[in-house]
Amino acid sequence: MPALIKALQVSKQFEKNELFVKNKLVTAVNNISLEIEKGKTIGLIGESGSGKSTFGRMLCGLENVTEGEIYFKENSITNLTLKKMKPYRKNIQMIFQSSSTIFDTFYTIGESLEEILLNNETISKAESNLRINKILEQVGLSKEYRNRYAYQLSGGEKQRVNIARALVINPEFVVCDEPVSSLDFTIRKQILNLLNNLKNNMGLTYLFITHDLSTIQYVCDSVVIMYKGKIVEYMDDISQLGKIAMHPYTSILLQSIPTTNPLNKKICMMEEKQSNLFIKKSVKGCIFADRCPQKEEKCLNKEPDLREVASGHKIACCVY
Ligand SMILES: Nc1ncnc2c1ncn2[C@@H]1O[C@H](COP(=O)(O)OP(=O)(O)OP(=O)(O)O)[C@@H](O)[C@H]1O
Repeated sequence: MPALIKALQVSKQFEKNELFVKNKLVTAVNNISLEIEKGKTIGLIGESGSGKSTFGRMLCGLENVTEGEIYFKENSITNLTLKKMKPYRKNIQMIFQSSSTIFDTFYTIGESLEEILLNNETISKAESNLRINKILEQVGLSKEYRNRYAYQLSGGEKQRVNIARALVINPEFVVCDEPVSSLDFTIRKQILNLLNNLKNNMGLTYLFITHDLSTIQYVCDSVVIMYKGKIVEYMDDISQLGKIAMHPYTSILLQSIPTTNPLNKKICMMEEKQSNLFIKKSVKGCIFADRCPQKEEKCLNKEPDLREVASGHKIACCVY
């Protein structure tokens, strides 16, 4: 099946001006290729600063790429102007992490949703009303919420409206950027279930960005592990995640899933301490070498390619 959305050798560099250093280049995303099939959810995992949001924004056309190409249904959407991106905008949406800052305080929820609908579709007021009521119902809010302002909503309700904003125009592909990280633990599962139900009912395709491996098992079919702007591991099937993950960085992420057993936590800390004993900065070698507990001499000399080690399983590591 052809990919719904495809990134081909995509990179992004930002210019950063720091004290005494002008125009310093920061590589946020480094030569990433990824295809997402229609109806699939790919989880994109990595620690803070690994380039997840930048990659998600580039797929949505909200950030220009420095190198590479992005295709939606085999049409290049790389670095399109706002005008040329408009026909695709309806099909490519993003749900952001924090729902509190993106609401216009002077608009009711109904007015905000109506504005998005009318900006993207040519429909009558009556049809717009029906669509707004329907999407509110789908995200578990009654139509009375149309008349409320954002400040009158709880965090979980705001995130539901945030999801409604992205989905009211029936997109095909949605980037969910840490959609539950700002919510209480009890509400997280509700929102993850909601995203799953909406995916099944509306035939959506998601890129699900998170730094928390424990959430992806609820929503994702496949998983990509990112480190310093690169993909270090890809697994097509995450049902065996704990058993088949091979990259040392993925292992550390798996161990960092919160545990109720304090003894397990201790193991993680010891491993990190041991790895620090032989830290040696690598310039041309593996990007993870300076933190890797399993590194060998060869890891410092050669940058590993992302290669297939089993069907649907890719890893960038010199040791395996
Ligand atoms: N507009 C920008 N200008 C300069 N640097 C940026 C910009 N946006 C991101 N960066 C840098 O790019 C790198 C990747 O950032 P990004 O937000 O994509 O990471 P992330 O993995 O999504 O992190 P988090 O989980 O904290 O959101 C970071 O070093 C960040 O400082």
